[in-house]
Amino acid sequence: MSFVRFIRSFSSAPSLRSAHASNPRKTLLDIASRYNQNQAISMVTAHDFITGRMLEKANIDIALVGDSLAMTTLGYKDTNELPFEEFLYHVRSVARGNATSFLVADLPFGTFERLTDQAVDTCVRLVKEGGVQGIKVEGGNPEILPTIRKLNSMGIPIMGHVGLTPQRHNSLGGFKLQGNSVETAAQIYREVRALQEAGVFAIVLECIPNRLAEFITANIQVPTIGIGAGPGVSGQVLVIADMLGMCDPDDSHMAKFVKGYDGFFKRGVEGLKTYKSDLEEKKFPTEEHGYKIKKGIMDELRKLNL
Ligand SMILES: Nc1nc(=O)c2c([nH]1)NC[C@@H]1CN(c3ccc(C(=O)N[C@@H](CCC(=O)O)C(=O)O)cc3)CN21
Ligand SMILES: CC(C)C(=O)C(=O)O
Repeated sequence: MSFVRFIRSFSSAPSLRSAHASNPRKTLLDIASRYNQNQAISMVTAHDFITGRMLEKANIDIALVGDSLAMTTLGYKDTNELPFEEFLYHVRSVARGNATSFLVADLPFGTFERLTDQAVDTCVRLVKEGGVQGIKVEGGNPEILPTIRKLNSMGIPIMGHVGLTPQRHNSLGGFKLQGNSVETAAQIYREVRALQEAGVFAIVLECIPNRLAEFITANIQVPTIGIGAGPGVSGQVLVIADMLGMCDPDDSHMAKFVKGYDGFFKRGVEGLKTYKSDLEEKKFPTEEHGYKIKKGIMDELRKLNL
């Protein structure tokens, strides 16, 4: 049975929840139920304990530990440079910070391309050591499909990702709009259909024309999660560092699809500048930022003639 049919067969059943957990972790059933009720699925990336916790506090449906953290938080020039051990370290920190979102991790470049055996080994580590519930795989070429089926058969929910697949940016000629010709649009559509058949529970559509994303969404039975794919999809994802303005605006180019919801970096620098001038002007610390000593101690101390 494909994952779609599995999800659909259960989506109206009550989900199994711990009696005492006030806010249990979201499951595939919660994602499927939002999809079936036409409610937007919210997905945001998280890259550490704090951002993981922020997503929990905001009740975000899916927390994606995306390999874009290589660029936004580790300073690598692309996602392909990211060592797996460093990625896993970040996945673990997000899992410690977030107990309620459905956690999905990327399969980073170089950790799955030898296909089934290698992908199984990597996914087992992400589930066992990283604590994730699902895994996202870039690309929908026929050669990846048996691997996706295998991972599904092991009980690991797989999310597809087509359109602009950043791990292939060197072949794609950069971070460019995809699917803007009949040939490439048809290619993306075929990949999506094949991924659905292989049992993915959702598909990220990145940087493709709005109308194509709408067409895909209307013609498949799994949720589409857009990033630069317009409003006609089942959910959205943004990179937290982009949407909250966490990176230095002087060296980070924002894609057109990003909406800025805050300016962490700018506000952080302002805070640091104020701190520095407070020190210079003796406005910080003041007496109330310190501790009182017990009565008499200083007198006794002086008597010791140290
Ligand atoms: N911080 C960050 N945010 C992301 O969304 C992201 C990453 N990093 N790293 C991995 C990939 C790279 N991504 C990107 C990066 C840039 C564009 C971009 O600037 N696109 C052009 C389109 C140009 C065109 O073909 O017309 C744009 O102007 O929006 C798109 C996706 C998405 N992913
Ligand atoms: C941009 C999202 C979808 C991603 O794959 C990432 O953060 O790596």
